[in-house]
Amino acid sequence: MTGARLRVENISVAFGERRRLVGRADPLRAVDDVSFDVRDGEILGVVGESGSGKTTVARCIAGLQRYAEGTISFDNVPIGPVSERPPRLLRAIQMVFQDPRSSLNPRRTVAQCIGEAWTSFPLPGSADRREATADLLTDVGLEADLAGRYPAQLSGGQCQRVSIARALAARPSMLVCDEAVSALDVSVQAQILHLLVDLRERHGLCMVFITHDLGVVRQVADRVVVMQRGAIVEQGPVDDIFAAPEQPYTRELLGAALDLHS
Ligand SMILES: Nc1ncnc2c1ncn2[C@@H]1O[C@H](COP(=O)(O)OP(=O)(O)OP(=O)(O)O)[C@@H](O)[C@H]1O
Repeated sequence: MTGARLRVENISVAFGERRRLVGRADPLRAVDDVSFDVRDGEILGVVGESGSGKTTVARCIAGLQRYAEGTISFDNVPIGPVSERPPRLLRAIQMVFQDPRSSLNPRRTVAQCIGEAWTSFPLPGSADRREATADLLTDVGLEADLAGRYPAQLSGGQCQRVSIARALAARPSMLVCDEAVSALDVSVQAQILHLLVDLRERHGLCMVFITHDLGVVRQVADRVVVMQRGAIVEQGPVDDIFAAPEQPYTRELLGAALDLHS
């Protein structure tokens, strides 16, 4: 058994604390005592209906959301918000977002979008940026001559490949993918999922894969965490959860997914 790279321990996030202080409403516990590990080279799926807290967990891992309680550690080092992370850990965890078009700056070329990463995490001194960009584009299955195009001149799938290349430019150890294929057509979804699995093999990346789509989890994840109303209701190997879900909520989610695909 390989060791845990990411360890999420008992984290909780509440929104609306300030309102509660002035006596207007109870805070909403968007994430409630959530714990899980991501092991070396593993893809962990996080599923649940809308509002179950998946994105909030992803943002905590990426350092974009503060958590009031608990600990998140990477390679045994506790990690807090981005502003407090050492560069090594900032680089190690990169996020891929849902909407590739809005996550790329429309006024920048593909090469410039990818090169943004090197402002924070410079390439080794001898490396040539143009060559590194071409290598990254090839790595994500794009032609190197797309480097001069703007996002509006690319398809949704190509934009998501560029977002993935931008994440890889930081030379990460982990990708946090938040609904990374939800905005794409089904056939393009399959290609991007295939790419992510392939990148895991080639670069030894581990991933947290957030999605509301159980079919997607089944295609990519090794293990799955099922969330409902901010809490984990069930977690385990994908094959076990799909074959014999223990919790009624998981059975409901699986039933809904089957209805949708039948
Ligand atoms: N910045 C915020 N301020 C207040 N409430 C928030 C904030 N962000 C999220 N929430 C609330 O926290 C809960 C969890 O939201 P979150 O986006 O993490 O869920 P989700 O499972 O990712 O949902 P979806 O699939 O719809 O994105 C929701 O009730 C949401 O309205």
